[in-house]
Amino acid sequence: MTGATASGDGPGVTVEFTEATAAAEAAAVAERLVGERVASRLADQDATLWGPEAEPEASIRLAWTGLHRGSRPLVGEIEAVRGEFHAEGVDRVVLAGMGGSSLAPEVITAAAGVPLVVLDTTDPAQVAEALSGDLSRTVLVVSSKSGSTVETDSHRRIFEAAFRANDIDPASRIVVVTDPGSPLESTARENGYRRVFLADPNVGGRYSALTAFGLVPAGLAGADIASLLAEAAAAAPALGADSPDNPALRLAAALGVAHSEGAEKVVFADNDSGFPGFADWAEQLIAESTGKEGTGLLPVAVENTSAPGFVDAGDDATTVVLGNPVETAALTVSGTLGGSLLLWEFATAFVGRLLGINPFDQPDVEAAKKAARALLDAPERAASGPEPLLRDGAVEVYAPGRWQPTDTGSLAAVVRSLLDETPPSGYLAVQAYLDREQDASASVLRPELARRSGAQTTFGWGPRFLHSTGQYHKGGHQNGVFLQLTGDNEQDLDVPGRPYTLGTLQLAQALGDGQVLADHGRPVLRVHLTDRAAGLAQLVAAIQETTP
Ligand SMILES: O=P(O)(O)OC[C@H]1O[C@H](O)[C@H](O)[C@@H](O)[C@@H]1O
Repeated sequence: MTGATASGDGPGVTVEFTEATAAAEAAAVAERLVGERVASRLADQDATLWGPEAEPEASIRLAWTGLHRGSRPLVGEIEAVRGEFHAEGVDRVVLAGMGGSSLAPEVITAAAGVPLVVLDTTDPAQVAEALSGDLSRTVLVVSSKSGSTVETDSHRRIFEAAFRANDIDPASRIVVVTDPGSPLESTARENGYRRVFLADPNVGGRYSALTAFGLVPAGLAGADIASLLAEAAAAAPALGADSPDNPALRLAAALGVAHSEGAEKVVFADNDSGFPGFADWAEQLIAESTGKEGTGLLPVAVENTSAPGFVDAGDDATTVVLGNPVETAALTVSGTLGGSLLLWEFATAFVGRLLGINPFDQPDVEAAKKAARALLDAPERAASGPEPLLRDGAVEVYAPGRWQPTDTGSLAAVVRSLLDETPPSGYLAVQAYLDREQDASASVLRPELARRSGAQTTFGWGPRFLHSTGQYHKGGHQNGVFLQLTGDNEQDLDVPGRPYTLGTLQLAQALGDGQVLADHGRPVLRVHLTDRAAGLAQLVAAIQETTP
């Protein structure tokens, strides 16, 4: 193990290399970045670091480098609101928020071991499950930077109606986090919602872990957000230092060098980091920040350090273990949670400079939203789709684009056709528009498929991933193949004040994104489960039939 950087009593974050050669190559790039004073310029919020085209956006996106100080006053405010709710017997926190508005609080609360119900789904059963909790003890945090995200707006409407139906004044139970002047702020003021936290608008969603977006839901749920900020504050000086020992420079240099040598994927495995699910947060940060203009780093979160994709990673991937080192990982990153959040934010911004892209926009996210909206405006188009290529037991198979499977004789043959389409150094993305709780077994598809395809394989719950890796799928290296999973809904939920149900929205999101991917020339296969449990079992069996 070489290249250990700052740790111990200092910043509390460490980046270590397993191979001396990789450490030396990265050190050379890090030295260059030190010469350009990139770290101190980022800490000072210098918007010129990514070139003139990125400057206008960067100039309104860099306040996150100082949040470990700037967010301190929030701690007391949040604690006071939590105290008020507790005095009223309200201690169950439900968070409605997509992407940057929920991924950080999810990891912060998981690390703290405090419950937080996260709604970042359009699956009717998953939302119904959250509604079935004790509403008399529930506060709903509605988080949206733009204030116009359709999933979050739908959750707000559904919960508002449910509170009312249970004789609870919805206004007294809704807390909003949004940017000043957003449509959500107006709605909150008009409806007299309990509390509105306005976040710093000069921080983008995926860099907002230490703004009100991360701190309000996590703090209301009972996480120690003061310590989190203190951890980040301890790490900040080292991350902003023009020094070859700067852990963020070392990490960025390692990933940048690897990318230049063809390792476009970053495979994450947790090994007792103390913050399970951290990779899901890092996934959005890395994929949305770098996956554009046909380049970028594709994050791949795997189950553990023995998982396929990690133990057998090829030249197209850098393996990163979070927590305790393992010899099979190229890099070990460990430290405090607050320090790690800031470390990856700094490192991602540095990678943006190395790759020559703007790490603060997400130019391809809107396309899927637009396609879903078009389907919602003409629901008959979604309902009267083409006949399936194959109907077999509890599954129906569709291929929405130009690419068509070569063999439609069986489910196993269709899946094999898709896997065969994966280009060398390409990847397979499994996108499950299902219930993260009740259909949790769908996640076994990732290792099963990775083992058989030999390609790096990602797994994302839809529509959650649309606000995360979805940018990379359309904007990054164009070598992905896509397996979408959709399912019949046994129950559906109306979205009050909207002409569609949650189930309609869910299907429109899957079909819309599938169409956009197909328009990019990517192979897309959709397996629709007419019975979710039976269909999933059938799919797993079909995958196991395909030869590795
Ligand atoms: O916070 P919101 O405005 O609701 O946005 C939630 C998410 O929406 C979009 O998809 C962006 O690509 C994400 O970066 C963002 O985190």
